[in-house]
Order: sequence, then C-alpha cells, then structure tokens
Amino acid sequence: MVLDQVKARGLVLLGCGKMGSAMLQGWLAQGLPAASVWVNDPHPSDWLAAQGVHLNAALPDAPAIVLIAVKPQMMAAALPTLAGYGGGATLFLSIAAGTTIATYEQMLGTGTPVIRAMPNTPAAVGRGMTAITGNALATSAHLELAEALLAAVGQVVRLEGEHQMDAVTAVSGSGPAYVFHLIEALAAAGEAEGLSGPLAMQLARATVTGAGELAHRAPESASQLRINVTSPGGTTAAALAVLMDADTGLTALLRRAVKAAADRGRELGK
Ligand SMILES: NC(=O)C1=CN([C@@H]2O[C@H](COP(=O)(O)OP(=O)(O)OC[C@H]3O[C@@H](n4cnc5c(N)ncnc54)[C@H](O)[C@@H]3O)[C@@H](O)[C@H]2O)C=CC1
Ligand SMILES: O=C(O)[C@@H]1CCC=N1
Repeated sequence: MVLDQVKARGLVLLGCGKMGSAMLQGWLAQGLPAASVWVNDPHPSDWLAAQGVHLNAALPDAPAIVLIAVKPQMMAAALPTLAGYGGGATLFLSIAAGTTIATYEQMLGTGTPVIRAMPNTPAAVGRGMTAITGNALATSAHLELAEALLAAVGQVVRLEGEHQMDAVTAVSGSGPAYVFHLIEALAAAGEAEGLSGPLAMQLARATVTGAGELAHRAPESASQLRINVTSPGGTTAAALAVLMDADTGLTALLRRAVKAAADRGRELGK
C-alpha cells in the first residue's frame, strides 16, 4: 500500500501550527504511527508535544515526504534547513498559500519533485477538501502518494495546473473562515431581533452545521435544498430577496471577497 512507504521512510513536517496540526491529527487518527513522523517547529503546541512524534529531533536520512506547513512569510528562513532533501528521493508537499512551485525549485534544486496542495481545516475531522498539482518531476506515483495521504483527511481533487491554485485557495482553503463568519453574523442578527447571545449562537451554529451536513448527504442540488426551505410569500422568501439582490446580495459580496483572497494569493507568490 502507498502509505507504507510513509510509515517506513518517514514524514517530516516543517511547521505544525493550525493547519499542520489539523492534518497530523487526521493522519494519527487514521493509524499513521507517531514514530514515523518528525516535526520541526520552534513553537510546538502542548497538543503536538503530547503526540509522541519526533519533535525538533535529528531528522531521517531520506523521508518519503516533507510537508511544508509554515507561513509563506517564513519560507525563506525555514526551507533552507531542509534543502539537503532536494534533488529527487524525497517528495516535497507544500500547503503554503501563494508560494509557487518555481520558488521551491529555486530553493531546493530543479531535480526536486514538488506538489502544491491546498487543504482546509475540516481535515481535522476527516472532512477536508484538498486540491493538488505537481511540477514536472512529480510522477504519477508521487501524485498517488500525496493523494493517498491527503485522502486520509477528506476529499482530494487534482487540478489542471498551478494557475488554478489561487482561486482554489480563495474558495476552499479560506472558505471555512467565511462559513464560521456566517455563524457569527447570523447569531448577531438573531441578537438584534431580541434573542440572548448564547441562544442566538446555539441556533446559528446548529443551523449552519446542520445545513452543511444536509448538503453533504442529500442528493439534491444546493439550489433545490434552498427551494425546499422557501415557502412562496413566506419568511425565507423575504430574507432571500435581500440576500439574492443582484447588486447588494451575497453573490456580489462573495465575488468581491473571493477575488480579494485570490489577489492576495497572487501577491504572496511574488
Ligand atoms: N490555516 C488554514 O486554514 C490553512 C493554512 N494553509 C497554509 O498553511 C500554512 C500554515 O498556516 P497555519 O497553520 O494557519 O499557520 P500557523 O501560524 O498556525 O502555523 C505555522 C507554524 O510554523 C511554525 N514555524 C515558524 N517558523 C518556523 C521555522 N523556521 N521552522 C519551522 N516551523 C516554523 C510556527 O511555530 C507555527 O507553529 C500557511 O502557509 C498557510 O498558507 C493552507 C490551507 C488552510
Ligand atoms: O489565510 C491564509 O493565507 C491561509 C491560506 C488558506 C487559509 N488560510
């Protein structure tokens, strides 16, 4: 099995903050032995320190994979420490927003297989969405290895190419934050209508997660699920008239928000 080589040769994590921990949590839960994981992070969390992984210890000679999970702004300082793994034997899998494959090739050598991946934090509960794309050195075996590893924490899609990565980052990478903000905004609106803060938050959180689960499980399209809630002339129709306004509604707002995120990804890549 593909993951056997990760178990045998090891996985090195460069940076293990919120996203690295979300993925590691999923992999450990799926049976990846802690003894096969090496983490290099100057500020490990208490959770990480309790996992039994090799933490800031001597690294293996030729790990199967190096997962790069530091912030793009830290890349220039952090990556050179692992440049010795460049050149072929080890697959570099980066989840950093913005940082391009060309940048990794420059820092690690052109003979290095590199795959860029964009995951999201629901990976922590096995419900991640990750998109991947590789450089010319990333073989189908490398892509299968990355896919197998990432499939352990949710769905995986292969992109046509790196040109799609900033848009993907803006939709599914950052997307969970938009949904969490929807919970906050819905709760605040409930408070404005006279509910207590805790009750409004309970209603908003259960509604968003329940609707998400229904969208996950139901065979109907999102549009049909929306229509199922909307009685003609009823309360939902009144709200949707505001939310679906062509100029001021959610579609126009999300268009601006997603564009801002994608633009920022492009900036980080420079
Ligand atoms: N948080 C998210 O939802 C997502 C984040 N990403 C990407 O994941 C990467 C990490 O993001 P987060 O986990 O949110 O950030 P974070 O700040 O929680 O984690 C970064 C970790 O890197 C460590 N670090 C800093 N300097 C280091 C060095 N020189 N060597 C080793 N480790 C070092 C920090 O101590 C920290 O634990 C970013 O590149 C981001 O673009 C991608 C998809 C989603
Ligand atoms: O905010 C960020 O830059 C990262 C990338 C996607 C989610 N978090």
